[in-house]
Amino acid sequence: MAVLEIRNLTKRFGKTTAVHDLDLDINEGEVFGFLGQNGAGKSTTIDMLLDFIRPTDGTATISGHNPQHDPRTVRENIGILPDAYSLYDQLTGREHIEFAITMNESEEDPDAILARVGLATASDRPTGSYSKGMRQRLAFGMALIGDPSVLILDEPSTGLDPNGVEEMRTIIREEADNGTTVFFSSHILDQVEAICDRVGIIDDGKLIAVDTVAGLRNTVNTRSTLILSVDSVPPSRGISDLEGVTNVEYTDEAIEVSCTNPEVKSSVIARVEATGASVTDITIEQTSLAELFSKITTGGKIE
Ligand SMILES: Nc1ncnc2c1ncn2[C@@H]1O[C@H](COP(=O)(O)OP(=O)(O)OP(=O)(O)O)[C@@H](O)[C@H]1O
Repeated sequence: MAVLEIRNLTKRFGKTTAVHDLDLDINEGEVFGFLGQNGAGKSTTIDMLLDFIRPTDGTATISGHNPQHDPRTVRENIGILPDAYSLYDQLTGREHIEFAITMNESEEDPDAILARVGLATASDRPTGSYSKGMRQRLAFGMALIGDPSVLILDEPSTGLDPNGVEEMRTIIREEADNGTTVFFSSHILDQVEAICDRVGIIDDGKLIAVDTVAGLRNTVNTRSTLILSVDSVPPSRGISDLEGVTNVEYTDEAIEVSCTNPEVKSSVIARVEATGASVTDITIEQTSLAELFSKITTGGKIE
């Protein structure tokens, strides 16, 4: 079921069309990554979902509620980690969490939330002494309060160290597994790839691709490299003749095959094994999401 329904959403600022005719459905329990270059229209889209700004045209509904007509219900249903937020430097982490619990009329245990976001030992320190990553953890903890059905996270891993990124990823996955829909924007493409069920790419206000990362790889003409470790390197047996194979290189213990067609890999393995060699290990190096993103936003567009 679509929890987030965006229809013909458009925002113009004078002559600038920041978001153009956006259509998107995001399902219950889905983790959706919203990608785009600087100025592509990500924040404008998020601001319209939150009713921080009004669309010029079109609608966005969250769990069937239009934020323009029913802002209170929408706010009760969503947890937000905005791009820019302020903390009260004099108040402790625990006091922030307690305040958010009161505002949400929730019964949650502040210590459990602080522990979940890795702030148990810093909970009684004023947030003025927090590092950037600690502030981000606290803001994320506040977004989780009230068991929101939708989490909207703007660049959630900003300021986090690798452990923090991993912990946040685990929490996002746990929330999604419990049915929460997660919509987040990011520039850190490898992290998006590791966590998202689907990604959408916005370019110059237009949504130019929506798919799984694997789906994008199949749609865009991308390369992958198949590295076969073998017990004995066979003489070339027609591997380079296979359609979709662009290059074959032999080392003492391995064969590296560059493929443009993902389906050719099984044929390559079959041909190697037909020579009597045994394949002892297989590694596939895929085009990263960063490369896909660059390819899609610089001309290799998906029709
Ligand atoms: N209040 C505004 N008035 C005029 N133009 C605006 C306003 N807000 C955004 N824009 C323009 O709309 C376009 C989209 O901006 P937006 O902030 O949505 O991009 P973004 O994808 O979030 O970028 P970034 O990654 O840099 O945060 C840009 O051309 C921007 O200059």
